[in-house]
Amino acid sequence: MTYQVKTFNAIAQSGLDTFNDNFKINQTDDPDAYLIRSVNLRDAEFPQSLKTIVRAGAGTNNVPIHRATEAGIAVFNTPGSNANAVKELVISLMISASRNIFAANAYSNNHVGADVSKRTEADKTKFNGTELMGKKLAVIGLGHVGSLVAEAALELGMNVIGYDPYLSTDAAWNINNHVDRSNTIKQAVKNADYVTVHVPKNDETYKLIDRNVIEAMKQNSILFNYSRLGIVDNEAALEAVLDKKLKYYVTDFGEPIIADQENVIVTPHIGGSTLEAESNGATQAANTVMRYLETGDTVQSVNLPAMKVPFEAPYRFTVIHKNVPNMVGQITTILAQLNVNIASMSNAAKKDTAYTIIDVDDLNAENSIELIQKIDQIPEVYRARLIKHK
Ligand SMILES: NC(=O)C1=CN([C@@H]2O[C@H](COP(=O)(O)OP(=O)(O)OC[C@H]3O[C@@H](n4cnc5c(N)ncnc54)[C@H](O)[C@@H]3O)[C@@H](O)[C@H]2O)C=CC1
Ligand SMILES: O=C(O)C(=O)COP(=O)(O)O
Repeated sequence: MTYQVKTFNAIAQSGLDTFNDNFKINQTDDPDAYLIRSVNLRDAEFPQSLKTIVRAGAGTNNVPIHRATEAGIAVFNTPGSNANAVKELVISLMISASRNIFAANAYSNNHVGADVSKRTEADKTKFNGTELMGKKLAVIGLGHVGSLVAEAALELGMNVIGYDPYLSTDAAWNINNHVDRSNTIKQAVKNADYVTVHVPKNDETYKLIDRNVIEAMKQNSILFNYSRLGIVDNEAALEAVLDKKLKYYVTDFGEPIIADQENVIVTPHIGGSTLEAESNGATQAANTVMRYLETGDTVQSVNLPAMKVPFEAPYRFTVIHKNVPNMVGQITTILAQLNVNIASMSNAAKKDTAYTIIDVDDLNAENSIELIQKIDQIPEVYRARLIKHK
C-alpha cells in the first residue's frame, strides 16, 4: 500500500527522511495526509482522500478541528517538540528586557565616532538593568512550554507562581514542586515582576490577558506573549506600556498597532524556529502520519480519543463516528450480516466523537468493499477505513 503525503510550510528534511518507502511526498492532489506547521487551513476545502492532518508543532488553532472531525480526518500535533526552543527564547528575552539590551544596542549603533568611549561611559547608566535572581515570575499555562520556563526560572533563582486550571495529571507530574499554584490569574500576576503566557488559542483564551489582568499586574513589570496573537489584548498592553505601568511588552505576534512602539519588542513568530525544534517536530509528525495510516492508532490525537491497539490480525477496520448510543451495535450488525468474524474490538470516546477499531482474520475483496460502504452509510459515521496489515 502506498500513501501520499502533502506538506505545507518548511518541514525539516530529517522529518521527510523518516518516512518509509510506502510514503510518497508531494506527488499527488489526492493526499492521505497533510503535514503542516502554521499554514492557515481554517477556510480550506479538504479533498475526500485526506485522512489525517499532522501539525509539526504545538498550536492547532490554524486547523478547523470540528470540520475536520466531521470529514473523518484525524488531527494530531507533536506535543513538546518545540517547547525547549520557546523556553530558551523567553528566558533570553527576560534577560534582554531586564538589561535593556534592545535600547542599548540601538544607542551603540547611533553613537559611533571619535568620542565614543567617553560618551559611552557617561551615557551607560541609562541602560542600567536588573537581575532575574530573586524576582518573581508568573507563568500562565503550565503545559510543555510553561513548565520548562518555570523550571528554568527556578534554576536562575527566581520565585515562580503558576496558573493552569486545566493542567493534565501527566503535566502536573512534570512541574517542579517549588512552583507556587494560584487559583486565579489575577492572584498569579499581582506581585510578579514578569508574566509569561503559554496557553493554546481558543474561545476561552482569546484576550485571556485583558485590560483587567494588566491592571492587576505590578507597576513596572514585563509581559510576554509567546502563545498566539489575541491571547494578550495588544491595545491594552500598548496603553500599559505608554502609561509606564508595563516596563516592556514582548511578543512573538506583531500587528500594526504595536509596530515601532518604544518598549514594545516584537519578534516574527520565531518561538519554535530552531534547527532542533524543527527537526523534532517534523520527525515526530512523520512518525505520527505513518502510525495513523498504517495502524489507525490515535495516541496524541487532538480530535479523537487516544487508542493504541496491538495490530495482530491481517485486517483492521477503523471507524470515526459520533459518540451516540448503538454505534458499535450498528457496525457489528453489518459485519455479522456479511459473515465477517470479529477477532478483537475496541471503542473509546472523546467528547462528541468516538472511534472504533475492529480487527478481523478473514476478509475477501467483495465483502471488504461492501462493508466499508455500508458502515460509511450509517448517518453518524464520519469515516470508515480498512487497513491491511503490512
Ligand atoms: N511562538 C511559537 O513559535 C510557539 C507558540 N506556541 C504556542 O504556545 C501554546 C502552548 O504550547 P505548549 O505548552 O506546547 O502546549 P500544551 O498543550 O502542552 O500546554 C498548554 C497549557 O495551557 C493550559 N491552559 C489551557 N487553557 C488555559 C487557561 N484558560 N488558563 C490557563 N491555562 C490554560 C493547558 O491546561 C495546558 O497545560 C501553543 O498552543 C501555541 O499556541 C507553542 C510553540 C511555539
Ligand atoms: O508550534 C507552534 O504552536 C508554533 O507556534 C510554532 O509554529 P511554526 O511551526 O514555527 O510555524
